[in-house]
Amino acid sequence: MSVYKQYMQRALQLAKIGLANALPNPSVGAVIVYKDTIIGEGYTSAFGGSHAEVNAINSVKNQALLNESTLYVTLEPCSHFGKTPPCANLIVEKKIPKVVIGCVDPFAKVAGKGIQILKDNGIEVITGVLEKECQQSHKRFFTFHLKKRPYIILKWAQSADGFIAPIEKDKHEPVWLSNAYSRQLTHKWRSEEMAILVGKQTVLDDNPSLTTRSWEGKNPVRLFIDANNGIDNSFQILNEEAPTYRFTKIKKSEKDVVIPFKNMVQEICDFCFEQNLQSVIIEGGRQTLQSFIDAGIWDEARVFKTSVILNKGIFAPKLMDFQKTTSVLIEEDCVWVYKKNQSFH
Ligand SMILES: NC(=O)C1=CN([C@@H]2O[C@H](COP(=O)(O)OP(=O)(O)OC[C@H]3O[C@@H](n4cnc5c(N)ncnc54)[C@H](OP(=O)(O)O)[C@@H]3O)[C@@H](O)[C@H]2O)C=CC1
Ligand SMILES: Nc1c(N[C@@H]2O[C@H](COP(=O)(O)O)[C@@H](O)[C@H]2O)[nH]c(=O)[nH]c1=O
Ligand SMILES: [Zn+2]
Repeated sequence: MSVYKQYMQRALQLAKIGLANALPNPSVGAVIVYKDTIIGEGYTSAFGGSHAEVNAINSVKNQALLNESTLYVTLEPCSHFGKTPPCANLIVEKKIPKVVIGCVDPFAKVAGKGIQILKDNGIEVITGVLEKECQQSHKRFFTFHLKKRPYIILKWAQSADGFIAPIEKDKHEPVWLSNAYSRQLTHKWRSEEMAILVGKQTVLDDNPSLTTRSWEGKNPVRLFIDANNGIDNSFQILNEEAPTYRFTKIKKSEKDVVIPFKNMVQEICDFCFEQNLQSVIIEGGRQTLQSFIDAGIWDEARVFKTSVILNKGIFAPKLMDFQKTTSVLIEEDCVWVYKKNQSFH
């Protein structure tokens, strides 16, 4: 692996740390290298706080070395005044002579302008180092700006014989197929996304709360589908633990979002785009998951294949046009991750 790639790999590791807190900002990673030694590191602070480049620069003890160092950063340094001043200006001010960038920012206010500021000030700029990996690291941000919709993760657990739930059950709570560790992992995943969506039948059958209670981090905004507005406040999804929006035809309260239900999937995506909800994890049931698959609007599916046998039940959704990427064992459960065939280009 080239030296550029090695340091970018480290920047990618750092980017991961900031993921859940930085939302809706992309969590960027940055590394400062002086004569083949890392002298500074940083990642994006919680939303509204400093960007990765600022944190990396501030972490350097001997600031006099900056004018002989190289900055590695997963995403093009910003050029606009957002919640913080432009990082490109700071890099110029600190006289850092060389910047290695993973991928260009897709956000119209930046898109190439950060690189231009650096070049106009005589800084050597190298772009496209581990570009695909950096785009993947910022997949929510890229999808949101380029496709004008949230990044969509489908998630479900299925029995060894391919069902997500029994047809009939006596209690209004989930029938757990996956184990306690898998469920804790789900809570971590929830903390990494801005919103979570379920269908009406799941609310009725499981009375889910959809929180991150067995993991640290924010609860996502809850979304559910209820065309005829029949779910009442006794259901946990409408408690105070997180904001909740209902997609419906009939408006009864402030948090009811009236949509025409002509193309539900697109209408939900449009709402998320307007609300700056950059990612959604969809946790079922079958009809809701299958609607997104059939519309071709999803990015990733995470499926817990468990050892439970149900014999009959509600069939798991059927994915189309995908590749399997990884599978990981969590005791007797196996998590399979699939990606939809698509790219950012
Ligand atoms: N193992 C697992 O991981 C999971 C299992 N489950 C299980 O799945 C079962 C529920 O699944 P399922 O019956 O498929 O129901 P859903 O939870 O997907 O809810 C279906 C309802 O959502 C609305 N809806 C969904 N898609 C559309 C669409 N394209 N257009 C219009 N409305 C839509 C409709 O509501 P309306 O009637 O208001 O129009 C429909 O009746 C439960 O038993 C639950 O326990 C659920 C989640 C995960
Ligand atoms: N049955 C099942 C899942 N079910 C999903 O979890 C929801 C319950 O969330 P909560 O109320 O926050 O615990 C439920 O409504 C459904 O969306 N998830 C899994 O990881 N494994 C499982 O076996
Ligand atoms: Zn910045």
